[in-house]
Amino acid sequence: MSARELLRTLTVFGDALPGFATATAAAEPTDQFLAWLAEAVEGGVARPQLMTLATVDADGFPDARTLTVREVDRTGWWFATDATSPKAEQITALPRAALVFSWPEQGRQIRVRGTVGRADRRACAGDFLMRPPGARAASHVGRQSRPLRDTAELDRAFVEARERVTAQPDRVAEAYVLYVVRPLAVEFWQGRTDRKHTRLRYQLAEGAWEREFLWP
Ligand SMILES: Cc1cc2nc3c(=O)[nH]c(=O)nc-3n(C[C@H](O)[C@H](O)[C@H](O)COP(=O)(O)O)c2cc1C
Repeated sequence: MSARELLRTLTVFGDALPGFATATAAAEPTDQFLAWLAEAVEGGVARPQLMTLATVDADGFPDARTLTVREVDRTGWWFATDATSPKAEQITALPRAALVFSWPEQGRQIRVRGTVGRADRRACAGDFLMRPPGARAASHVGRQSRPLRDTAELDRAFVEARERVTAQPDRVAEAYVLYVVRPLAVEFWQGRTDRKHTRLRYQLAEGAWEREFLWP
């Protein structure tokens, strides 16, 4: 079977798509996100905490990667990463980003555009210390996205990191940082079997959220 034929055998959405009661949509997009997140968990969406983060490098080239959202509150969408990673360098140079959550089982997508802020040291430490030992060890290894010349080096770094977590369980990895994407625009996309998809976009205008529908 060719790739083209194989791709044609696949479905895009789940069988039973929920509706989108836009008349009762929340005034704040983070509240609307949390309502959809609860429905995603209840509806069995696989790993709804995963999102794509897009940032831009110094030449204006976009970069995108999967991340795990750690918290969502009125400030925005929080994630943790290595402060020396390429994404962190891009954010430091240009603190703007986009996020996408894709929940195809429910025909849903959420897109966020915004500015990026960084949590203070205390908040980063608090979040870090709540992580399981294996995750803490991985953060101690650091050097995310640097070229790896020898896998034995990685093995050694993990052994050292695990020993460090055992010996000093309260030690926080220096490069562990929490960032937040503070939304300027958030779009909720609800697929429909008749393809008259519903799109509701929130935009921040002079400190207040305005909403409008978009053509599908
Ligand atoms: C399912 C999944 C979840 C991930 N979650 C995170 C995360 O929460 N934080 C993180 O730094 N990288 C995470 N990654 C790895 C990133 O996708 C990426 O490889 C890494 O952060 C390096 O990105 P950068 O080189 O653009 O900085 C995850 C990858 C996958 C596949």
